Amino acid sequence: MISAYTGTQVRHAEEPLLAAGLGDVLMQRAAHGLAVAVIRELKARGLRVYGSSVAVLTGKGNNGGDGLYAAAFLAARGMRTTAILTADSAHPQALAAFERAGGRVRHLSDAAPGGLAADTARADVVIDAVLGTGAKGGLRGSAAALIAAIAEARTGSAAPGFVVACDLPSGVDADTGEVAQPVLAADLTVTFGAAKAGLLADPGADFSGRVEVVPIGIEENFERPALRRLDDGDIAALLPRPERRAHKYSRGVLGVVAGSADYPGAAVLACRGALAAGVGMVRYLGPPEVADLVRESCPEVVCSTGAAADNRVQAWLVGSGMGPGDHEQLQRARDAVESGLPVVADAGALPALPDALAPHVVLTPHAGELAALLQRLGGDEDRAAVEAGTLAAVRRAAALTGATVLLKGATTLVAAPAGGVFGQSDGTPWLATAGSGDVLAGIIGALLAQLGSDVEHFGKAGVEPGARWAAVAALGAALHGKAGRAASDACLGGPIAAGGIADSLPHVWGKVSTLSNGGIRKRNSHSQPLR
Ligand SMILES: NC(=O)C1=CN([C@@H]2O[C@H](COP(=O)(O)OP(=O)(O)OC[C@H]3O[C@@H](n4cnc5c(N)ncnc54)[C@H](OP(=O)(O)O)[C@@H]3O)[C@@H](O)[C@H]2O)[C@@H](O)CC1
Ligand SMILES: Nc1ncnc2c1ncn2[C@@H]1O[C@H](COP(=O)(O)OP(=O)(O)O)[C@@H](O)[C@H]1O
Ligand SMILES: [K+]
Repeated sequence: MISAYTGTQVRHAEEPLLAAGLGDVLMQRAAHGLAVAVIRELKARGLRVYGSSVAVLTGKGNNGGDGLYAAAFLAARGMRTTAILTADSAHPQALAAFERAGGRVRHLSDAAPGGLAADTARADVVIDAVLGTGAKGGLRGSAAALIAAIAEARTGSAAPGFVVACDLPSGVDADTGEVAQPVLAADLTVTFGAAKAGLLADPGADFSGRVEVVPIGIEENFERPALRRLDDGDIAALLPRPERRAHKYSRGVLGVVAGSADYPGAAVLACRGALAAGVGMVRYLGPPEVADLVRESCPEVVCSTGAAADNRVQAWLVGSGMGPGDHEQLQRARDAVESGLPVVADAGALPALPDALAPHVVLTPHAGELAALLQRLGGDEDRAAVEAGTLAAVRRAAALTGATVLLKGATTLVAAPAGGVFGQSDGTPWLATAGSGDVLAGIIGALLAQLGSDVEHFGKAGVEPGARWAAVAALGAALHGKAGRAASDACLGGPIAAGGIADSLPHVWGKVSTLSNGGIRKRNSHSQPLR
């Protein structure tokens, strides 16, 4: 499990060590980790360390101090280092160390910003150490102008170098992932002590590049993470496995209320997602013409008629491919929610359900649908506002509805109403294709049918009871993302259609389940990339 924290949590975790007078030791560890990551990245790109150039943009706080100490290490390794001081002061000891190591200092206040930006953009490595967890808002004044000019000089030009963010890209909010432009997009973010939640949520994740965590000795001081990500070991541990004497009913039956005359394909894709995700049986309820198509496409599915209450299932999937005029289907969706069984509610069901729900109801809106949901509950967010603050929006929706809320996107966030959030980023942009969400709903429905009643399973895996439904939804999002990626990889990175996600899922499932599943480890820090 990858755990991410807010900037405030990280600062609290640092406090006992700072009180013990170890502030400089922490900074040296952070800076050393940053320098090592830069060297590793240079080598991975086939570039020499000795003689390559590095420009370090530094602010007046400790983030700038990290950057300057790291630059001193890199200067000692023979890199041509320039520090650009963006503020009227700099961390004094770090600046002195940098100058002792032979680095060159330039002051933003003394230089013509255009020339400075052009010089910086040409460096083999640009380190952004202007703002860290102590930032209030985004970059201001001449530092903002400099970063904007560097970002522009790098866009479109065949910039040979790469950008490394120190702790986080300046302008990205460590807690929320909200972005105050201008921000210099990083190829690599080297973050200290633990991942910051804002690096793993959109839009912050757009600017973070690959994220690596450098342990600095504060890892034992963390409490409840602000955001968690299931890694392959967690997925392997959470995947349901049939017992030797399992039968189709003991494995879990999913009832699917999806599709309409206008969107019959959604029912098929939801069923295909569910069938690929290990469910014992799928029962489909819907209009006869849609049921005919479902039978033809997926002969494994048992099509039924009548009310939701007449069909015995362990979980429901409702809403994919349904519109406001599909009264009979919407009534089934409401009945499914009233049944008290776990439900994944997608698309057309979202506006039709009661405002007050429960954690075993998993809502799966995309950003536009989440904005509509929040507006219905009295908010004024539009789609753009949700996209600009995904973490806050998904948390608010879960708190207001009492449901588990999954917000789809490049990073899919799942918020439990009790407070925990998961964020998965396993996919590929090729997943943004019509019907992809229907397959996701099918996968989550199948997992709810198999895992819904197994409270112990999650406890053993380190997931607290209140976050159990969110963990199931995150597991579904992870499998969906990995299946989409595998389908695209099988075409050498080419495009995929939604059905291909379901087709590649069993193989992805098999592959990940062979990984060690020695239980969920709490993993605050690691030198492996997070993504
Ligand atoms: N604690 C430790 O020992 C360790 C900390 N570590 C590192 O320290 C980082 C946190 O350091 P930090 O607290 O000094 O804050 P930091 O992010 O550098 O910026 C604050 C400074 O910038 C200024 N400023 C604020 N907002 C601004 C804006 N919008 N635009 C312009 N300026 C702005 C503000 O000045 P003010 O505006 O208040 O006068 C203040 O002086 C953390 O991310 C990690 O990298 C690691 O080394 C591990 C050990
Ligand atoms: N840029 C992206 N990168 C990765 N995954 C994406 C991206 N955009 C969308 N997705 C995923 O694709 C799916 C799209 O679902 P949705 O918007 O409901 O589409 P549809 O309604 O057409 O099925 C979601 O699982 C979402 O997380
Ligand atoms: K930074």
